Amino acid sequence: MPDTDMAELSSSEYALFASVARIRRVYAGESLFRRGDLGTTMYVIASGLVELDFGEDLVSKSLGPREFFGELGLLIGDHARSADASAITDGELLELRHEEFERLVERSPELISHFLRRAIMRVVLNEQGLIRRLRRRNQDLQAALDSLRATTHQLSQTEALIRSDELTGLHNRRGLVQHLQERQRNHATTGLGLLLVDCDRFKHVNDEHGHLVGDRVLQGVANILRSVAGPGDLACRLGGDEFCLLVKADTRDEVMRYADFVVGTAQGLMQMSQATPLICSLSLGACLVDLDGEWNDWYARADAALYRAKRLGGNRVEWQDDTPAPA
Ligand SMILES: Nc1nc2c(ncn2[C@@H]2O[C@H](COP(=O)(O)OP(=O)(O)OP(=O)(O)O)[C@@H](O)[C@H]2O)c(=O)[nH]1
Repeated sequence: MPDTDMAELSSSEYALFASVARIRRVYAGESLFRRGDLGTTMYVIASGLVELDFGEDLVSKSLGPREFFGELGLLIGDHARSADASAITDGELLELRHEEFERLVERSPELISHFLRRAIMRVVLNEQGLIRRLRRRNQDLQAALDSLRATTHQLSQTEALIRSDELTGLHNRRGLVQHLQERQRNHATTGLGLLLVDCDRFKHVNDEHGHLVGDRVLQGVANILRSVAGPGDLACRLGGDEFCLLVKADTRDEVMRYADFVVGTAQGLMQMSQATPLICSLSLGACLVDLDGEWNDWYARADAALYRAKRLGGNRVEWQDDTPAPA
């Protein structure tokens, strides 16, 4: 049964209601009640149009002659109105309170019981419509959330790609800068060691065996650094054949243990290499860093040590205590 039919009284019902109701004259724009008001009166439209506005994104309803509204206030008593009701045009309404309705029940119980059944059906259908709308809105929200999650996932993947080196999967310089900024923001100024790592005579590997073998050697170096880095440490390819490793360490001995392991592992792998190299020997400059300082200072300190390691023939670690004075 369509909703509009259910809201409209039959001729006999209308005549019955009219026989006991008070007539109320209304004017276009006049408010009859507002959402949330407690009400005990129901209305039947004698002439003119009335709008029911249920608020939010619910569809407003326009009612015309012989249609009724506000019946829950009368039947339940002091029911909070679920809509704003206002006159769209000038017109007349039949107004019924509880006393008048009692009189109708006495006068024509059959008609009133039919009216009540319809009123209940209308409430139930409205409720079902509301549930359907809420379900649809829930599904829309779910879909929006899913797409938001997918976008966030894509964004974090893109962000991770921007921070990593394509060839080795280690952090790149951008990743290193972000990592340092994050540490400084979190005041993670506890001891750190810096290892600056450079491949020895890497140009020769490229020249002798080709670029692809050179790439594999760089990946081999990255794998050693990755295996050394613990949670919170950072392995980074600074560019070309130059890498660095930031490790949690409070003393020179701790940093040197990491450094010796890196150089020793490369030496061990070189001994296992066949005609095609999988790794090359490494030179390391090592130092302790203080996160109150600057990356440039730490880099200069480690680079001075690395320079010495290279001058001494490579395949070794050199240590630097203080940042060298600029030349
Ligand atoms: N295969 C490969 N080679 C690269 C890549 N990036 C830089 N290179 C090469 O790495 C070489 C680095 O050479 P150099 O800086 O002279 O260093 P080196 O030959 O190791 O010399 P020393 O450091 O003095 O021992 C250059 O020949 C670059 O072309 C890369 O992604 N893949």
